[in-house]
Amino acid sequence: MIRHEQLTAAPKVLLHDHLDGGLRPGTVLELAGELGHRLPRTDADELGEWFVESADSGSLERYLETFDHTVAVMQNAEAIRRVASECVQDLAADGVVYAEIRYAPEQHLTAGLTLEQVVDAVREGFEHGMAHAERPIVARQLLTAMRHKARSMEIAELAVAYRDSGVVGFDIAGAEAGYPPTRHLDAFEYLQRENAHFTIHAGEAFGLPSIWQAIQWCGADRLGHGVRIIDDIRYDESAGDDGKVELGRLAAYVRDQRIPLEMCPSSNLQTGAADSIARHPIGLLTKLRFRVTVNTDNRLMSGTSMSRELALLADAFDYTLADVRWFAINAMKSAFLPFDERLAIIDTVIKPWYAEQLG
Ligand SMILES: O=c1[nH]cnc2c1ncn2[C@H]1C[C@H](O)[C@@H](CO)O1
Ligand SMILES: [Zn+2]
Repeated sequence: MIRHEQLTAAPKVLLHDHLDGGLRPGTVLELAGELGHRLPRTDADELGEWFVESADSGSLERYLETFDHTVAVMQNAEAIRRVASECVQDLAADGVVYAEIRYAPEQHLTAGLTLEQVVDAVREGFEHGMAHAERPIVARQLLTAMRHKARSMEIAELAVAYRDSGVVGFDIAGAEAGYPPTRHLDAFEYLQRENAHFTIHAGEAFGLPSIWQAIQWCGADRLGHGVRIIDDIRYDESAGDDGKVELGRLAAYVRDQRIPLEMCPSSNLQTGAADSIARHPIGLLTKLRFRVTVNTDNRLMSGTSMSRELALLADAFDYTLADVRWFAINAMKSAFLPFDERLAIIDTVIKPWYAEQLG
């Protein structure tokens, strides 16, 4: 059994966390007050509960509606800087040592900011957050394009332009059904020609065809969620550990190529992608040694944190600290940070801490 305090202290690596899904409820209230934006609740705790309850809808589309409020209060540089700095400080306080935090610059232009000003504000906020965090943390940006819109090429170009200024990759997000990744093929081909990195939200609200396109057409380095890869795995649940497991071609490819799965258990329960933590595909995928990583997705909408996600998994699957170490190293190996910097975090931060605990 892992003590939950131990999970907070443990160095953790987070690859899938949305900036606009991780605001402090109190900050949403204050920023909304300054802007005159109307919110459904006026007390911070109640507002936090409202986000979790509203996101608990069983559908990705309805889950995404809650972002209207967070995006609305992130339209000026000062607000964006504050949110970005608090995000990094909150992650560091929870023991996250490396984080890739994503958001869609195109959603922050309604008050007149340019795409570049949005990315600069996030960069400044992250730098402030790293300098003021209670524990050391390295934070980098992923730029997301919204899959139902048509700005992915522009956002991909922005990610490349900022590759030496805190942006380590690109992503697409938003409603998955009806918006296949191949809609944005030109952006992905451009990124490949630029030797740039990208992940794609796939296999969350839509199944195997979405994952297949993301990998085999678009060339995704990682999969955002990817839970539906389970549909390509045949196993006899009733046989327990003795049951025979058969991987289909796509699942075998994902495992053989060590394609990282950015799994977000609590988020999946809310959007209906999984029906309980105990039955979440992460259990089997971990046992089968896929390149599984554990993530928060949206801390505000799921009322969660990196250590809470790990605690839920540890309770459901009897994970030990050695498993938590495996998740951290898997994630650090899969990060879009340059190899030497990844290795330095593994060798000087992650391994020494776990070695001391595990003996
Ligand atoms: O889990 C998700 N799936 C698809 N899209 C998502 C998810 N979480 C957040 N988003 C969307 C809503 C945000 O406004 C956007 C950029 O962070 O990404
Ligand atoms: Zn996400």
